Amino acid sequence: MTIATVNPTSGKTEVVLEPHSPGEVDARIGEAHRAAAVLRQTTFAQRAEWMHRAAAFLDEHAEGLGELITVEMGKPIGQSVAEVAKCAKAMRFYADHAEEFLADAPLADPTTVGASGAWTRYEPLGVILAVMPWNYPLWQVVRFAAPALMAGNAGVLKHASNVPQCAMALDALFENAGFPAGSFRTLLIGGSEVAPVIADPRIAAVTLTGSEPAGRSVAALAGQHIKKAILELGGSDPFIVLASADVAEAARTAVRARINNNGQSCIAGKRFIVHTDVYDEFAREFTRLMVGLTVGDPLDAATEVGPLATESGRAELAELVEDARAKGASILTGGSAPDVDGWFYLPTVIADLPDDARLIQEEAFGPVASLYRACDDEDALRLANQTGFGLSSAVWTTDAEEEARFIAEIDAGAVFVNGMTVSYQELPFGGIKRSGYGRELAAVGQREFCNLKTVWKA
Ligand SMILES: O=CCCC(=O)O
Repeated sequence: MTIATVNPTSGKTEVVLEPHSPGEVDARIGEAHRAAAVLRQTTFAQRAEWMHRAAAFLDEHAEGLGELITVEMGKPIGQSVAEVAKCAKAMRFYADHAEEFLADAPLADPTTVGASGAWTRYEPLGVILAVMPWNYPLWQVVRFAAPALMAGNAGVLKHASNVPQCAMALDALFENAGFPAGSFRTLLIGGSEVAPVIADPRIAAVTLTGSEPAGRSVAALAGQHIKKAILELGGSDPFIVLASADVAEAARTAVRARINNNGQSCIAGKRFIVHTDVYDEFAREFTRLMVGLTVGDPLDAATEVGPLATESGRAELAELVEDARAKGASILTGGSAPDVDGWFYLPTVIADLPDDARLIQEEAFGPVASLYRACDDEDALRLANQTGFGLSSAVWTTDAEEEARFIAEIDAGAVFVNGMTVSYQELPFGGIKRSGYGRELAAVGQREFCNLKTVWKA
């Protein structure tokens, strides 16, 4: 497995990094293990000072780091710079709230358990392994690392092999901000070398954001070694537009929900399920807006859709579209790769999907939207819940009863009403069904990698 920056805009290899040898991997885990022992003795205030310093570094270098993200994976530059800012914000959030999130909680009346005092406390687990994807090369890592380090854990990262420079920037970030050496270490290794890292007794737990096959394999290995795992896997989120919705606003938001990050987000709206009364209006407006998008060089601030991150990702996306086309679906716009260098794919809208189209069940990781006509609300719910995924969802309605029904009956880790799904540091993030288990972000995300210790005192 080559660990390299291959610019998706040109297809050219820009930087190749030497993978870490087994000896280097061992030494890096050792450093993290020693750092974890030091970190657990530090105070929240000390860790908060370092975390604030790391956040300040990100703010100061947002432009340069944003450019690095864009060069490595093709995200439009404005979104890349915003990703860096989002990381800094989350780091400050955990710096300021970790002590409160992890505070001791006393039992109001300890005599009920025959004690003079009883309480719970959150303690760090040790070294947490993070296996992370390329789509948000800094954010996916920081949303694990900021709460983990603030809880007193150390982290080791196996990042996607196509974003190695981002991975090494993260390796330096926390230590340069003052955290003990080794508090956060990147391992430049291929996917096949993850198993021994999970098995290593110095690793306490693992978190993975990535594909379903990767999730299965990491969860199985973690289970074998009785280590906790958090999985954030794929999604094929429904974006539901009901008859009472503001259709024009829904269509504008739907486009953003679909093409954000060049369509490569687990929480992107991917399946657009529209009540028959407003279907034609929505389909017309949505398609018009998708046709009008500016596709091009992601370093150009005017670009709205850049290339896909990898050639193989584009090939997989094209296969899904060809499958639908061959089975009789209507391609309302797009449906091909433009004849230019790089791994571009045109913003695409597909309707009239037959039941056996792969797009109905599989995740389209790119700017490809599928439209579904729902004959009524019941049908919209059926379509929304028909995939094996359950990450997030969006529903557009101005009717209070409809709103309550969809919030209750959509099978997903989140429901956004009259908006698109966005991850916020203040809100738990994660899925059900084949989208994984456990939660990231908010207080609950930080507690996932703590030992909730019960104390009972006679
Ligand atoms: O790809 C999934 C995560 C996207 C996000 O946190 O915005």
